Amino acid sequence: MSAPYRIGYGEDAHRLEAGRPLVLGGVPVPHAPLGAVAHSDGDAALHALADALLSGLALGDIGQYFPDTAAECKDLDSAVIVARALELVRGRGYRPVNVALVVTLDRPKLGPLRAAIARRMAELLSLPETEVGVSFKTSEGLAPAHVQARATVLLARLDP
Ligand SMILES: Nc1ccn([C@@H]2O[C@H](COP(=O)(O)O)[C@@H](O)[C@H]2O)c(=O)n1
Ligand SMILES: C[C@@]1(CO)OP(=O)(O)OP(=O)(O)OC[C@H]1O
Repeated sequence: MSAPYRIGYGEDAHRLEAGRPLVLGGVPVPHAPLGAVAHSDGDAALHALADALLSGLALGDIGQYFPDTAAECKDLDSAVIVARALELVRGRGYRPVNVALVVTLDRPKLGPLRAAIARRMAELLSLPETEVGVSFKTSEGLAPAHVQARATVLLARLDP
C-alpha cells in the first residue's frame, strides 16, 4: 500500500545580471538591481517548488519535462512548470498539504513581498495561503549575484 504522506524537496539557483527582470514565487520583484539569467522566466522559487512536488513521488526533475534546450521553454512562465508538476502529483493520487520555501538573495529585501509570494504559490497549488511558509535569507555578501531557493512540500494521499 502506498504511504499516506510523502515529503518532497527541491532547490534551484540562478546567476543574476543587471538589466534582467527578477520574478520569485510568481511575483515580479520591483527595483531589483539584478535579474535572473535563465532559459525560462528564471523563477527560482517556482522551480524549487516544482522539483519538490516531483521529488516527493520520485518523478524526476523539471529539466526532464521542460528541457532548457527546448525553444518552447524560452521565457516560459514558471507557473506552467508548477501546474504540470501538480498534475503529475495528482495523477499519482496525492495532493500538496503545505510548503516551506527559503529564498536566499542579498538585494533587495523581500519582506514586503512575503504575503504576495505566499498567496501566489498557494493559488498555484489550490491551497490556503496559510499553508505556504516563506522565509528569506541573505548570503551575507558571499553570493551577491546569485539567487537560491529551497522548498519542501508535504504530499498526502487523496484516498487515505
Ligand atoms: N532578500 C532578503 C534577505 C533577508 N531578508 C530578511 O532579513 C533578515 C536577515 O537576513 P539574514 O540573511 O541576515 O539572516 C531575514 O530574516 C529576512 O527576514 C529579506 O527580507 N530579504
Ligand atoms: C526551467 C528550465 C527550462 O526552461 O530552464 P531555466 O529557466 O534555465 O531553469 P533551470 O532551473 O536552470 O532549469 C530547468 C529548465 O528545465
